[in-house]
Amino acid sequence: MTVPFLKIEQLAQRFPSPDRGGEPLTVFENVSFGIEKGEFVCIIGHSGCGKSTIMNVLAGLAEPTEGVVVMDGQEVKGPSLERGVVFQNYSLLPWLSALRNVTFAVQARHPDWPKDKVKAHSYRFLELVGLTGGAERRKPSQLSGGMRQRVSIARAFAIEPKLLLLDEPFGALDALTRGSIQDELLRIWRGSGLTVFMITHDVDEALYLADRVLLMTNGPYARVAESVEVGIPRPRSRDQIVEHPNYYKARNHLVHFLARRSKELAGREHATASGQPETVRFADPGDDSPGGEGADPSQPALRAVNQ
Ligand SMILES: Nc1ncnc2c1ncn2[C@@H]1O[C@H](COP(=O)(O)OP(=O)(O)OP(=O)(O)O)[C@@H](O)[C@H]1O
Repeated sequence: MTVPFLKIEQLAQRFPSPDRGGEPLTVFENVSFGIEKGEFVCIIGHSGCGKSTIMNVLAGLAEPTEGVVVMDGQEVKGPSLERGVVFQNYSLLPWLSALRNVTFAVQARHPDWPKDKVKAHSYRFLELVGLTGGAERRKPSQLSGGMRQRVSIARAFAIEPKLLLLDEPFGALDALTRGSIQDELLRIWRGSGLTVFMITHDVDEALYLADRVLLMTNGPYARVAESVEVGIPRPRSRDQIVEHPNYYKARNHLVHFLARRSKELAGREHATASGQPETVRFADPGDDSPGGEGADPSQPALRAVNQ
């Protein structure tokens, strides 16, 4: 079995909890999964199950109570410019222009680059997210939420990390802006070979963007219970994706998980020893095998328990 690019093994996070009589709060436990190089993976779960905490651990911004994260053969032990992070609240430096916010990061990544090269490189990434023509000279307070998020995305891509971590990056944006930035993100990602891990609460966003969707049970003692393969070819278009036979199967599966199974599967007693999520995939259209398109529609998904 090959080792994935990003390997998360038996992660647990416990926090001191004074109001529980000294007993720590176990946010999640037994979290294990892998992500292949170039994959786009979304994670979904109810509020408080620990998605941001997992992302902070992957970023090297937080230390887990138990478990390890290995990226490209090296244990993650602190922040690194090999991992780009985009938060919902943009996290831009307010006193710098959009362009300087990007050049600042690029300079840190490539201290030996001359200024002109840093500037041209940064400008190129702002161009890719459609933020030039004067907007690049404005400070964050002079930009709309969508424009600020474009700067954050340009900055994260401009450092050319190996792993891009996105924590609900479009949560604060209106639907139209969200749609156009999602498309820009996909366009840049497609040509980059970058591995992406993204938190979202939006099932349709996950299905549009991801190769795989990880589903978390409710906390405490949350875990990643399922890994759902979206199985819809790329490039995807918003109009056509809903016509793909897998779309509603996958959508119904995710919605049902969030509505029911995230609660039913919660708690330590359902955990497996390996902590690996169950793989769920949808059969190709025309496939008559169990779960296939021509098979019983009450059995929408093929499941395989990971070892
Ligand atoms: N430093 C900390 N100390 C104590 N508890 C914490 C700390 N950080 C997070 N928590 C708790 O851990 C739990 C998980 O938080 P986290 O933000 O990771 O959840 P989430 O799934 O990302 O939630 P949301 O979807 O609402 O953003 C919450 O109960 C939170 O209060």
